[in-house]
Amino acid sequence: MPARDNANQGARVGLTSDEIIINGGRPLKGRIEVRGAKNLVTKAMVAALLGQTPSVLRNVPNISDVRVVAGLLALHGVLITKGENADEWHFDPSNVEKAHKADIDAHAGSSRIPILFCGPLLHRLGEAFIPDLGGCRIGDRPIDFHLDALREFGAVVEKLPSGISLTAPNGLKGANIELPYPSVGATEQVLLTAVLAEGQTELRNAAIEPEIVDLICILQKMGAIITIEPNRVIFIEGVEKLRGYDHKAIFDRNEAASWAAAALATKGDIFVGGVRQEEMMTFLNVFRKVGGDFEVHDDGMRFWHPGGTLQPVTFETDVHPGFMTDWQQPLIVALTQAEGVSTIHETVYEDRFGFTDALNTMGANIVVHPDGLQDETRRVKRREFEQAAVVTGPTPLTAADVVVPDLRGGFSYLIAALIAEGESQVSNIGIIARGYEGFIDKLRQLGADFVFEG
Ligand SMILES: CC(=O)N[C@H]1[C@@H](OP(=O)(O)OP(=O)(O)OC[C@H]2O[C@@H](n3ccc(=O)[nH]c3=O)[C@H](O)[C@@H]2O)O[C@H](CO)[C@@H](O)[C@@H]1O
Ligand SMILES: C=C(OP(=O)(O)O)C(=O)O
Repeated sequence: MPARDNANQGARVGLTSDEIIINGGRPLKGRIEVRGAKNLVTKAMVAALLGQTPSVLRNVPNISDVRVVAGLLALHGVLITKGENADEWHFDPSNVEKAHKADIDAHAGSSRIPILFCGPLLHRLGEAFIPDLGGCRIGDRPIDFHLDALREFGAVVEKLPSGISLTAPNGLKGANIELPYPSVGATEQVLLTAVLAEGQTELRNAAIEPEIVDLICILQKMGAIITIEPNRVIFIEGVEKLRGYDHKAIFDRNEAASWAAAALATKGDIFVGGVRQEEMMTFLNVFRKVGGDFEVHDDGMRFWHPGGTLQPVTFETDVHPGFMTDWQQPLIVALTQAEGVSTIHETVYEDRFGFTDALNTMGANIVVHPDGLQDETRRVKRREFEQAAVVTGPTPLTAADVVVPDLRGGFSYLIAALIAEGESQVSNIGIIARGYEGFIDKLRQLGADFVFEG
């Protein structure tokens, strides 16, 4: 972490579009909107490849992961146009076969979504090439569950230095699959492959995140037959063909939780339009225990700091309906201001507390236990590679120059800078644009004091 250059303090010129200077101390107040979830929209875009007719997706956020997937779809011959509103996108896949080239030069860019092209491309073209994946570096992020499931469907997988090549010499057939862990991506992989596979597929130990249920709604609109059964079982009866869909994407609950945490940490009051209570329930319980307040409205939710002291909490990240791993980073900044010791067990990824180093340089007291901690009270089964972060507060934060390491860690740095005394320079903010639509404009709308010259 480079030390803050005192000679530059107060400097307000010469920033690149990847940097912002934030002068902390102002509560965030006002109204902003969240749009469709990054974790659904990008998958819905891939699903359009399965239809024989065009699809329409509404509530599409202007984020870079959407642009990366749009670029890949275009490379595969999907014609993408915008509707009357900027957040309405049309996908016409009728040219995919004609556009097909075996040596397509596809790059994953920042996104992990290309792995989900496997099933749709195998169905459509009989072969697929998947480039190396992007996404946040928060652990190993293997794709073994994806590849094992594809093999069960009959795909032949070859790993190449530049990516993965797949063929399906005998077509794809329904399969009985049990995931070793309820992986979101692997569940989506199975769904996007099984809907057009010949015969029935039973998927056990499936992920059931709200974005997955929304993807299932999309596939059902397209003509798929999918049943969500108790105990993480999803049953898919393959059909011969699918049509396009017309769908409004579910809101981004990760973005919503981030702004709620920002309201709490900055002692602010933010109305987040487009949010629904149901998908936020687990977050709301923890938010309330820490001392945050909220109101549920028909068109969104209001989150605020009601005054008084914040309370420490202990929680574990988990698959849905547990506490989402993407929610912990912004909330940890608020926990640096709580009176006492909070413990966060990260059980989803191997390495998701790296962002706390920079918070410590700003004055936080966060100790990371790389092999986790014993805790008799916990409800989530201990995993092989989990870690724990112990946050002792309250600690005033002071400004620092910080470099965004990943999407959620990056948003937590914005919040830290918003409550720190002095001017912090946050660099590499392009990563935040992967998942937070117009966050600079939203900060402006909420009254933050900052300089951005991009
Ligand atoms: C684009 C998208 O939707 N990203 C989300 C998705 O990521 P993503 O779909 O990549 O996350 P997974 O649910 O697959 O990963 C969960 C765990 O399973 C492991 N695993 C996964 C696949 C595999 O083949 N082998 C394997 O071991 C991962 O390393 C990780 O430890 O779900 C995560 C968990 O809710 C979220 O944090 C991400 O925001
Ligand atoms: C980890 C995340 O995303 P991705 O899977 O796209 O890297 C995230 O949204 O926090």
